[in-house]
Amino acid sequence: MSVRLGWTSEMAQRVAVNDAAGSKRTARVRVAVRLRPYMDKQDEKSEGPCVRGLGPQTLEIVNWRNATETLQYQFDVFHGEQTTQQEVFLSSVKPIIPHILNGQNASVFAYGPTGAGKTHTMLGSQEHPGVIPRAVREVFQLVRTQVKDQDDWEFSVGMSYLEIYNEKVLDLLSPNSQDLPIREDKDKNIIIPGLTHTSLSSFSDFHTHFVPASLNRTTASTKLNQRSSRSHAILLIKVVKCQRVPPHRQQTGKLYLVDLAGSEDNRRTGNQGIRLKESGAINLSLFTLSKVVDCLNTGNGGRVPYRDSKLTRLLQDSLGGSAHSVMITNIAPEYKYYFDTFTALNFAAKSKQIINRPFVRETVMAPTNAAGKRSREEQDAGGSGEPQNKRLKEGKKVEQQSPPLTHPHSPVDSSVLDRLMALEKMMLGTPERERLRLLKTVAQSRKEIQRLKEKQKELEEKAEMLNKLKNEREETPSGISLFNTDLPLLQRKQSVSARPRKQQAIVTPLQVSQVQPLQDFAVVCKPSQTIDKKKKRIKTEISEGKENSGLETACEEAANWESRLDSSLLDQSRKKILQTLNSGSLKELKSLQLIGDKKAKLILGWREINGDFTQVEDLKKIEGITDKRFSSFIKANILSAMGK
Ligand SMILES: Nc1ncnc2c1ncn2[C@@H]1O[C@H](COP(=O)(O)OP(=O)(O)OP(=O)(O)O)[C@@H](O)[C@H]1O
Repeated sequence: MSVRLGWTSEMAQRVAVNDAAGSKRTARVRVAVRLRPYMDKQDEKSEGPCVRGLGPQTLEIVNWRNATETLQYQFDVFHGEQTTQQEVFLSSVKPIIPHILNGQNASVFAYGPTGAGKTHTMLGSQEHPGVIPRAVREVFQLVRTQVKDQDDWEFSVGMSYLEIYNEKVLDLLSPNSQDLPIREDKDKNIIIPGLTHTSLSSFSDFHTHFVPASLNRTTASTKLNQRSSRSHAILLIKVVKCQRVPPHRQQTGKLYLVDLAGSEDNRRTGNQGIRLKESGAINLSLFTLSKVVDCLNTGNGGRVPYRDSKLTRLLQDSLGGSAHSVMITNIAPEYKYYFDTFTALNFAAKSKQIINRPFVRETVMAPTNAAGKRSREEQDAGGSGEPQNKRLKEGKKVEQQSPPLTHPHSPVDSSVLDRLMALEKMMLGTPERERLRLLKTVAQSRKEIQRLKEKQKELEEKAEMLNKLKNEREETPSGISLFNTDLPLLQRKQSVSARPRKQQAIVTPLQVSQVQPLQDFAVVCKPSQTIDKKKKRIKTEISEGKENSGLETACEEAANWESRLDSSLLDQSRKKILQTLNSGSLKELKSLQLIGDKKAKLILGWREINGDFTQVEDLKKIEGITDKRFSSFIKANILSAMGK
């Protein structure tokens, strides 16, 4: 068992583990090619196809350099014109679905020229449903079977749906959202802070959310396709599986279903204006995709240009990552598509050499905290906090109830509801006596804070008087010379010409307390004598030329501030912060001290990928939160929480 990421606390231990086969297990990207039928029978009659199947895995295409020759290709599967949607699903997609119920990732993406049948393959129609509806139905079927067979596991299923349009990431479940950022956490997980994640209780629930969201996708008519997708669409289905009994394992598997926009030759699409701009973005991202594949194939350890486009950044896990991937390359038989088909086949041929390294994403928790953790992670996975087993067993009832409860585009409502229910449960679960004891502690803490505030005010007044006296003394020439005798020349100059700065150095501890009054709960707990002594010491050190020691002392002091607070009060404040980090909405996260919109979104994204923060220190795992920032954050928030 090799540990991929992990952190510990007294309460819980979380690790992601490889499966029994370990990290050496590899899975090649499987490539299927699907040839669509002629759209116009006249074309078929007049010119015949430029490409045709030779067997279940092979096909040939006319060699453009010499029309009397053909070029042959071999793939994992070749689906001819007559292949049904069901057959494509059964042979190319169904085999990889079970992986996501075992904590692994899987992805299916349709690639190919515009008008070659990608959307038909992935989405299909009411009469001929494609890969997406079939795969999601299969997920629910597998969950149902596992629920029956494995009584000690609970399941949650959820979805997110986005499109990349003109290099912008847009949330299809929340159509008014702006371009969403793509981030990578410390463990190299790609996250999209702010992306909607909707819980699903059944296939019909999925349908309710997916259909209107699909209509939000950007499509337009071009010369080659009346309803051409102008964006890449990515649907994510996440399954979280939690063990009810020790060791409370939890596995998270994700299925990415991707319908790429088609590669376009604008001499033939007739694109102009906005269509041309869209086409530029589409072709550029597909070009980057091709560069990524080339780079993975050379395998020389060089930088893979995932970051060069949003598409490749999001497909990072599918190509050269940890997913079981299937690429369905769609091609068309008509001669007018010849060069696009030829390019697509070459891309498909090189993609089948890509090796991925799937592993099981599993966390193991100490039993003490497991129940709480599980419910949160179910919510992350799009669950309502209620075990999927229960919901699935009562499937019909829930299916009828779900739509009125949650509007397709307002998943926030359900998560707020979940949080309220969890809170209520927590309150109900707390015994009466314990609740009274907590209330009493809070009342006492408030009193203590009030007392400290008064003391702080008193001390500030004293310090101000002290400063006044000192300033008066320094006004005299002898005062200046006495004070500066041992300073180096530069410092001496500064202290004479820029007096405020010198004063600032002397009174650093107090300045700190003036800027952030609440922090003085820590500072002013000391008897006033100690402060006076400290001031003297800093003053002496400065006069000895140790320019930084005063600051260092102040820093040490800042670092020790926690030790001066009442430990139970401190504990409570930390718990409160942790609770906000784990269950706060964007707005609530932004209400934390030193957390702006960007950081709040990063926290949401981190939660989305990793589940709960086990301890507040986990915040340091988020991009941009350094040790220093974290200590400012914790200080400001603890003191603010105590002040409330
Ligand atoms: N296997 C198939 N059987 C029947 N009709 C098909 C098949 N594949 C595609 N079509 C039809 O061909 C047309 C173009 O297909 P589709 O829109 O899926 O292409 P696309 O590759 O997604 O194009 P774009 O990249 O422009 O979005 C549609 O009318 C679709 O119904």
